[in-house]
Amino acid sequence: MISRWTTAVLDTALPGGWAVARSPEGFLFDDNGALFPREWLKRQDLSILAEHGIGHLDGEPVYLLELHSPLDIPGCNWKGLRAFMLEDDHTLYKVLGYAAQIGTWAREHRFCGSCGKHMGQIPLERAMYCDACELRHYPRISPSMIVLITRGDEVLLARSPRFVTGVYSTLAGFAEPGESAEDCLVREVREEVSIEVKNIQYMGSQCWPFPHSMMLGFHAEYAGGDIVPQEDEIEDAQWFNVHDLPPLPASRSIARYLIDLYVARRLGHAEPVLPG
Ligand SMILES: NC(=O)c1ccc[n+]([C@@H]2O[C@H](COP(=O)([O-])OP(=O)(O)OC[C@H]3O[C@@H](n4cnc5c(N)ncnc54)[C@H](O)[C@@H]3O)[C@@H](O)[C@H]2O)c1
Ligand SMILES: [Mg+2]
Ligand SMILES: [Zn+2]
Repeated sequence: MISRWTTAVLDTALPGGWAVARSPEGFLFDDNGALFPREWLKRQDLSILAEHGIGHLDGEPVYLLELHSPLDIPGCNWKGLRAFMLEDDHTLYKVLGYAAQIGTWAREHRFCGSCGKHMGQIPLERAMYCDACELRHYPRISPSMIVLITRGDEVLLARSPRFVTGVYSTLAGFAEPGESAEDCLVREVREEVSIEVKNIQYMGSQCWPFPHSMMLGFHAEYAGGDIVPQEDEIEDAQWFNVHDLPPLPASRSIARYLIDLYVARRLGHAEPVLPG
């Protein structure tokens, strides 16, 4: 399959192409979507913090205008990335997910973390550079593991207080320095539900741009212990039968994929495809 969207570092001095605009209220959109003719968008009275050339969509260059604040433009509105994930075309979500990560990283690396001086973008490389101490900062990605724990016909699902009411999901957590993804999995499972797992199997990965996670997905089998939910982090955790599951996470998430995959294998159904 030919990918419609490819990332690239484009020269912002060149005219033309499409642009997306991002403010603290999300991305600008109208009836045609979130991509606007770049020259038209730049003629609006936007408070532009930075511009980044981010890639090609169907061969056309795409730029990001990172704004200080939103602006009212007739016929347009602002919408968060999560809503684009839930409601919009997958390719558009991929473009905006990448744009969000580049915009956040560049905004948070305007000053050198070592000497405090201004950093600049290196032309044609996705890096911020400090002239004074020659430090480079590349986009930040946070590796995180996510795991579905299984016990025959049962799966362990949990609720964080942050979840939509009623929804149960797989366990997840950020890797700490010094850990492999498997080490992280064993530690997080102990911390969050106090059980032991065995037979850890890697199932696939997914970019999760909220704000910059790289999800490494696993299945693991229950090996021992009773569920003790971690105070403050886990509101409830239970074993659910694959025939009687609670409301589950959004269909584009790797959490949902890990659950759907196990259920499909258990019931002999066609396996789902992991959304990129
Ligand atoms: N795509 C999916 O299906 C899916 C599902 C569940 C969770 N996730 C993501 O997985 C990631 C980890 O899950 P979690 O929130 O349960 O993590 P977690 O269990 O490690 O707990 C969150 C805590 O980790 C700390 N933290 C925040 N950012 C960090 C970072 N970059 N590095 C190290 N520690 C950090 C904070 O103290 C935060 O409160 C999050 O980004 C979450 O959105 C994705
Ligand atoms: Mg967690
Ligand atoms: Zn410096």
